[in-house]
Amino acid sequence: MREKLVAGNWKMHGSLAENKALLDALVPQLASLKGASCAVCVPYPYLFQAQQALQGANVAWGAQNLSQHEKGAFTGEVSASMLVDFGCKYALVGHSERRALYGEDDATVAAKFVAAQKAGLTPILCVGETLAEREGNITEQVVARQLDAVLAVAGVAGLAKSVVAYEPVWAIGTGKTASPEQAQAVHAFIRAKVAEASADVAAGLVIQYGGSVKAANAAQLFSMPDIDGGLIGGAALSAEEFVAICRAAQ
Ligand SMILES: O=C[C@H](O)COP(=O)(O)O
Repeated sequence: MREKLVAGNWKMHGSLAENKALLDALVPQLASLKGASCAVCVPYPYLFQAQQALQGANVAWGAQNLSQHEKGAFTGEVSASMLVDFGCKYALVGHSERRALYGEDDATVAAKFVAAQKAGLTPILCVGETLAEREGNITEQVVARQLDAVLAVAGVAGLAKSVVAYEPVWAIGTGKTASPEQAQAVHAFIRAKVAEASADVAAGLVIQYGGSVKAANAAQLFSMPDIDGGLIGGAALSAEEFVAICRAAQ
């Protein structure tokens, strides 16, 4: 039985004071969360703050990106082992904003996935199509290509130790959530695709949905058979919203 995972992606938001208020609210309210897990993926400079605030709490933490390189002359980059130093459990890889705004191609995303796993992190691999790709009826092709790039270097055994987040780009930050049926169809496609390599890995793979998830629509989305929680952007910045979304995953 898969346990649902709700992860907040704070993106480039927050300050020491704002984070403190948010984390101080999350810790007690999520202490009783059962049958589901939760995490927050915070900006790099706040990893130490997250580590201090969340140590021993029922909320894991992670980063939003990492370098594909282990160490070296890569100015401005952050390695997987540095994230481990700060107690991270998760690292997002291939978020659509990284792909679209920072030119991360499938091969780079796959290399980051491997680097994260090599250091002991659980990568959350983000996949999803743009509006033009959906309208061009190539959603499955795009998602398959993004998955294949990772399968090619990490194998299905690598995928077994990861989380996949399906995030249709047109639903991110737009208020346009995919309908539960639209999301379910792609989640089922992803699981079937992984099942071609291993039925066991496919059955155990946590596949989150991301894109304008809110307290008001979370329960419906999470009730679909292949939707195993969510990757939450905007709503993760509100303790009330994020806690309600986590509870909807129970
Ligand atoms: O990583 C999170 C997603 O990009 C979703 O963001 P959103 O909930 O603000 O639409």
